[in-house]
Amino acid sequence: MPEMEQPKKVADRYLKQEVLGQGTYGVVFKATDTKTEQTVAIKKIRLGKQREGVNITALREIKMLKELKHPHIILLIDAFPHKENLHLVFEFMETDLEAVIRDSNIFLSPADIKSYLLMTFKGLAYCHDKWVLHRDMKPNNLLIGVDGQLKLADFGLARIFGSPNRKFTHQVFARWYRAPELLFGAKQYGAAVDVWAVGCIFAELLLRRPFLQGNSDIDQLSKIFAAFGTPKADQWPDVTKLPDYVEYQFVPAPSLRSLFPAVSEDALDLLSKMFTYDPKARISIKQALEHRYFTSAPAPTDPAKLPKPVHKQDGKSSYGKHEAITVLSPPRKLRRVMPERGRVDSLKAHVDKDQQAPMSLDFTILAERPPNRPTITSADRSHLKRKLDLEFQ
Ligand SMILES: Nc1ncnc2c1ncn2[C@@H]1O[C@H](COP(=O)(O)OP(=O)(O)OP(=O)(O)O)[C@@H](O)[C@H]1O
Repeated sequence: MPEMEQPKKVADRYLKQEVLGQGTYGVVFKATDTKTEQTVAIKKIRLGKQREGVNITALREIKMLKELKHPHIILLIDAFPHKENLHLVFEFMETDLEAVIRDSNIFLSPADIKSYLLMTFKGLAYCHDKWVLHRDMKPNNLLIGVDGQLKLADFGLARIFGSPNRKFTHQVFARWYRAPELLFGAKQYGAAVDVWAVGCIFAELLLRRPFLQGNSDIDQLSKIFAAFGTPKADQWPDVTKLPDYVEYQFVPAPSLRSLFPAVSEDALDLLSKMFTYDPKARISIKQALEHRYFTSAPAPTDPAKLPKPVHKQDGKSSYGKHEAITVLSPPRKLRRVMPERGRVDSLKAHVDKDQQAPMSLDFTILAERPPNRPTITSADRSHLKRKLDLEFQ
């Protein structure tokens, strides 16, 4: 009989299990933390030989991510280099909101939708309060635990490791959640970009399909204007100053009610405030949390009682099986795109640029006000260097 293969232990601590999937930066696998017996998800990010890519800026960002502690933010438990990869250890989550939305066996009541939104808003409000933007809010970045708790994931990776090239397929779908000021090339943007994205997620929960599905940036703006009307000068006075501004043919706004015929007045009012064109006039996430939508009936469902796909795969596999159903999220595989091997140099370049966050970042710091970044002490610096030197010899 062949000897049983011993499970692989990473960094003398994590027992590797199956691969969960592959994202923009590398593979994610399930593991057991032998120190705590906790199940974790480890994101393995390929650095190649370019360990200098993880510079002090990256260390500062990783440190900041570790300090984001909130019931609705995915916890970064550990970060360490191993072989030619950086490993980020997160708490393990059972499913994500995209799988919920896509599962045609799940009925989402107004109270369920309110519950998912409330958790999303709370997590985002915490980050905005710390002057941290998410910048890539989309349903598959909202992970859901066995207890039904929703947590925001995928902070910071693009900022630390470089932004994925926009030719990558998965970016096409990120576009659907992109605020109009970003599509017009705004370099200075704020928390309002996340509010727009969450508005799109709200709409997607109601419609059970992505709301504004542009197939290019220009088409995305056309879809937005078809839904809300071409912005008039008094609605968004500064739009003409944006770098990529082009004039669009005037289309009047259809009534928001015609787009969301079945929703409550409160939900409609909140949606209209989240889809305000002028980012300065758009509702903030804090104001949104205080909106009467969250206090009026129905009360949000207790997260433990929220409907979830039995297995994560169930939600995903429903795609394509029911062709008559207008669930238009892409098949998972389309979004599993890896950065090319030779891209490490450009990744490093992005890291070095620090504040100049390119368009497709997952996360960034608010441009208007410097955040309270964690101080990197010389002890941190030498600790990292020691770790990297050991691991990359
Ligand atoms: N903390 C986690 N717990 C459980 N599964 C996870 C966790 N983080 C990621 N996954 C799963 O691992 C796979 C890859 O995730 P990853 O975040 O790298 O990419 P993605 O979100 O699918 O795509 P993108 O890189 O475009 O955001 C997905 O199936 C995702 O649901």
